[in-house]
Amino acid sequence: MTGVTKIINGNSGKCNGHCKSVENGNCQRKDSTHEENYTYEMIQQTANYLSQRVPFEPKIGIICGSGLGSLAQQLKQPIEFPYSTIPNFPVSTVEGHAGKLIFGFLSNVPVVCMQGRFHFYEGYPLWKCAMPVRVMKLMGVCQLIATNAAGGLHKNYKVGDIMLVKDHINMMGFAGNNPLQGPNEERFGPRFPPMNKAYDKELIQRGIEIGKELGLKDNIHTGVYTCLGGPNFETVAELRALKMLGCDAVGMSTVHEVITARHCDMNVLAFSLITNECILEYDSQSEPNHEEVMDAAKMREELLQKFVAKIIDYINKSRLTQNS
Ligand SMILES: O=P(O)(O)O[C@@H]1C[C@H](O)[C@@H](CO)O1
Ligand SMILES: Nc1nc2[nH]cnc2c(=O)[nH]1
Repeated sequence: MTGVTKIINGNSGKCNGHCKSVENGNCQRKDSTHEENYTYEMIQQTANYLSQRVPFEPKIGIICGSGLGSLAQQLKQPIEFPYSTIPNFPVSTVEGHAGKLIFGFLSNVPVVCMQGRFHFYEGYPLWKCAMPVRVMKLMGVCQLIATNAAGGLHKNYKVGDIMLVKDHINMMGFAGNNPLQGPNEERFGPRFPPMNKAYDKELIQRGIEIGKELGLKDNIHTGVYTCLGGPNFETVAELRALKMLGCDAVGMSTVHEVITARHCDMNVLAFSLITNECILEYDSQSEPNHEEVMDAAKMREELLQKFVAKIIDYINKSRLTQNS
């Protein structure tokens, strides 16, 4: 049949019933909001596919932000899966997001690393962007480390600084978009999960100390992150409004991953690399661009590798070994 939404990677093409243009139960609309969500069984299928091919159980999941894919290059005994080879997985389309799931050891801890993430602006619904978090959960991951590139809104932030996320403002949620929308899957978590303790305070504290040990001094902060849908960078008025709301850094990711992780009871640490200053003045000659974002990430590559390795070492010594 022509005109029927063809949903790649195993989704059925059946509409949840919210679509008016349904013919024989098949949704005729082509926009991403009309895809049907993954079932638990599909996530399980993806997790099983990977578990059968990886001879260890990952404990920590790392999501690499724009230009931060080199975090994955330090993994020992790496086993790589291009996203296009993983059943049910979306694929990355953004420069600086390689599109590989890499399993291996970091600070002697079995980890899984997303070298490239999925963004709303690529055309994926939020539940699809965050789907790998649920796959990680079913594979045994109990700790998420989400990283991102972000614009610095706080007046003290400079390009190259690290902001440990102490809270977020879910701007897309304000507009009624949330990765947990749709029927709740109780096997992952409750219908109404709390979000006031989303970010682990002890890990934030330790993160600050590690940053200082690595020489960051005044260049490591804790702050509030917000995610907009993108892909355009913000207007001056938008940035001023976000600042008034209490946002310290602005990006296009992470929040939906964190919500999904907390829903299934994963512990979360997230940090932003400040890759560009937010332009808050109309007479500024500067314009943000993806190249400067990538350049800033490249500049901090080595430091961030050390930073993440030390965090993982701490998590291993303080928690993972106690639980096993
Ligand atoms: O994946 P993250 O959030 O690190 O990527 C940010 C947001 C856009 O994808 C891109 C803009 O330069 O960087
Ligand atoms: N929304 C947004 N995302 C970013 N990612 C990196 N820098 C920025 C920024 O200034 N704004």
